[in-house]
Amino acid sequence: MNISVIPTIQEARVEELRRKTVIVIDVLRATSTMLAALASGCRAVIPVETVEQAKELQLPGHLLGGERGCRRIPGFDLGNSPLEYTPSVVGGSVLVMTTTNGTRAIRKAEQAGRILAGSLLNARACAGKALALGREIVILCSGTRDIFSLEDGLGAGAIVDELLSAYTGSGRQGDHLQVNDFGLAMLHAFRAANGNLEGALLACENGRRLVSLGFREDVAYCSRLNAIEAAPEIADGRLQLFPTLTSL
Ligand SMILES: O=C(O)[C@H](CS(=O)(=O)O)OP(=O)(O)O
Ligand SMILES: [Mg+2]
Repeated sequence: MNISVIPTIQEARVEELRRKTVIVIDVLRATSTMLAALASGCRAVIPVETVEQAKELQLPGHLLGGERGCRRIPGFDLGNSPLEYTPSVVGGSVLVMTTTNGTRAIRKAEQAGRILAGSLLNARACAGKALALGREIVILCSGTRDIFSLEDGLGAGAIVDELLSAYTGSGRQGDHLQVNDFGLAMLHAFRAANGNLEGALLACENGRRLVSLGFREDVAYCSRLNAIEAAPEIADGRLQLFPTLTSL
């Protein structure tokens, strides 16, 4: 089975995603925030590319969440901090979300066979679900305005690490996992950073910017490896939790 890690949205070629499982990564912060929302009882997340598209979906029972320039969009109910998405705020609601990178990456991946939302928070759950789906795996790093972001690479490396562990542990013979060179590079980067992922994220460009804007706790939250045992999947344009969610 082939595993490819792609550094940015721009480098993803849609025709190469078809019939594959694509895991979209935006560690700081979109997919981490989507996971937090679903873990807090949000019924579904609808990722959209533009503010206008989000406002068209401002229906009863829907909350608007997202950011531009890291800050909550005027008129929206929530920003892009995972710490805002608590059960009392989002429980039972549908969340319409637009961010600078993560929601754009999800939309780009929609030609894929199956799409999962991944981050450091749910690396193990994503690996398990992707292996169970039995398709070639593409891990798509959102990046930041089409520039590679290291935090996304660390998230991808964590998932590759979990894939290799799960696959070896399964005792499967014959077929083996083949990881592309960028994926191997991110695997080694993750293994070097593991043990102090919070420090690694704080040192990244986006981590430093979020700290300067007062979002240091967001960076700490997004660095919590495997804190959420769920691998949400996009179906009909909505991100939902299918299997049980066991912990936050
Ligand atoms: O909200 C975030 O942390 C970022 C903002 S920016 O792209 O780094 O300016 O957006 P995201 O779509 O979550 O990467
Ligand atoms: Mg990001």
